[in-house]
Amino acid sequence: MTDISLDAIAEWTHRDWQQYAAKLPIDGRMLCGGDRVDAADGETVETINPATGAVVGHIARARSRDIDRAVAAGVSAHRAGAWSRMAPRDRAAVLFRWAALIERHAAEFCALDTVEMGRPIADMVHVDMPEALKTIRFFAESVDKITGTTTATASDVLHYTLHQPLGVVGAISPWNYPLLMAIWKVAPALAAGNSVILKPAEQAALSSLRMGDLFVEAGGPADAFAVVPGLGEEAGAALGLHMQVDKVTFTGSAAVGKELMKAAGASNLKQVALECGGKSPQLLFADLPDLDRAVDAAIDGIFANMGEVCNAGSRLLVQKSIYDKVQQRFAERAPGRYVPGDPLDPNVTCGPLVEYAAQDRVQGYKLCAEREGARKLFEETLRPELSAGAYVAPTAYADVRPDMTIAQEEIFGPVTAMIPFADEDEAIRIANDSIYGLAAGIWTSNLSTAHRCVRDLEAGTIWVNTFDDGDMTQPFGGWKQSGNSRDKCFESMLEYTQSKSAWVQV
Ligand SMILES: NC(=O)C1=CN([C@@H]2O[C@H](COP(=O)(O)OP(=O)(O)OC[C@H]3O[C@@H](n4cnc5c(N)ncnc54)[C@H](O)[C@@H]3O)[C@@H](O)[C@H]2O)C=CC1
Ligand code: BAL
Repeated sequence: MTDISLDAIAEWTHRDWQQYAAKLPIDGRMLCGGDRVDAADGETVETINPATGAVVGHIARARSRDIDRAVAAGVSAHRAGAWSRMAPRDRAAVLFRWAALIERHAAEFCALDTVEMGRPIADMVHVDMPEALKTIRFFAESVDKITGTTTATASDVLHYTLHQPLGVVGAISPWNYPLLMAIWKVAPALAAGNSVILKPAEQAALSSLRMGDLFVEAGGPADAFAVVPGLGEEAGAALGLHMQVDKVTFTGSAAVGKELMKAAGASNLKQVALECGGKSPQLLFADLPDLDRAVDAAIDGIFANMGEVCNAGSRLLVQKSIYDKVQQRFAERAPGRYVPGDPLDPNVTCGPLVEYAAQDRVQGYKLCAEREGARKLFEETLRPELSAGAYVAPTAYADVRPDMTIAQEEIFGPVTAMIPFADEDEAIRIANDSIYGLAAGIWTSNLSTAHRCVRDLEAGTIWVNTFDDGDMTQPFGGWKQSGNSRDKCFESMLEYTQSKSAWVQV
């Protein structure tokens, strides 16, 4: 069913979504050369709805032979130039048509991500879809803004630089915002004129496959964009090791990021762009301007999307003089805000985790927190009728020490760690005591405190008196083991180009 506007689906009820999801067409074959095809050996991987345990469908289990095929097509597309040398305005026109087609299929994209990974449908409708469309349109508008330079050099020389596409880009995307995270990688890489091979996460690949179909329908050259699903250690690793892939761009765990850097060294020294998660602190100073707003941001910052967010505010650092008040306000304001339920219900803000293994892992962290002496401040009610799903009750721990496991490791679930601090120096020390450095939030009325924290916090994004806000102009990416590149923003598109210097004797 197409041509249902985003405004129309914003009005759909739980029953509407259930009926729609029950009839969703599922095609898990890979997209290569503009056609849907089986993996070379015909094998598939089951995908499961984590809210119910039901099988959603089967996706192709691509391996290195399939990756070879997609890369060969991408290389010939690049050399033939149908995409890489297309006039920028014409490339932009394809991208705009692509966005329009995705918008016409909004219901399908929203439902696919919700049934595959449990993201609440309301978040798909109000956040991921609009953001995905904005991303494609932003990079479509940026295509003809890439400029080279001429330099002031000798009078008998013309020296200029060009930004040209890299060639073939392998994009390896995660499951936590399946459509949106894939588009953050694919849209700038395509806009810059590269051929792209997308390897979506095996838990939630269906929206990526549909996005690929629509690129071809929009007039994109068939060989310029392939979507090759499969397991990370097979299809993903094959992309990382491929001799003709010029860059791998990845969002996921730091452990896999390290594997991809090793693979680049063991193969062709391809560029490796990494966005690898974090352990982001929110710092609540005693002079914060609005306690309720800060506490709500603390709650949303960890419980939205079930905490399966790379920049989740998973450490809550609170100045000692307001520590009791913040705990009390958190315990008053959190109940009812993220009550687990069927993610197809537009009133539900908290779905299941992506899979049962994640549920076990996050429950393990909760046990570990209690074993290490943290105090449970809040735990949301988990209704027994949800026991078939991979649900975890949103939980907050207080009296967490900075060296405790839940203060150090990325939990990727709805679990927060409240840590007291005495003064600004101690807050900065605790905040920076992490292998990660993706983002941080500061809550204060003091301009000097804010600017000093912005200066001293080791993170790629710092929010002041807000959290997890931004737009397409904002670079998104991390310091330390959170990564080495930036998504969104005009500059991220330049990361998918290489410069060439032309020195012309006149
Ligand atoms: N930065 C973020 O937004 C994300 C962070 N994570 C973190 O990673 C943890 C584990 O989640 P996973 O799904 O296992 O993440 P992961 O890093 O294994 O998976 C992310 C992507 O990498 C692929 N992949 C896995 N192994 C690979 C390999 N050897 N070579 C190439 N590609 C490979 C996967 O198929 C998927 O497409 C989470 O608990 C969370 O801490 C996971 C997903 C997103
Ligand atoms: N907050 C969007 C980026 C991510 O979670 O991967």
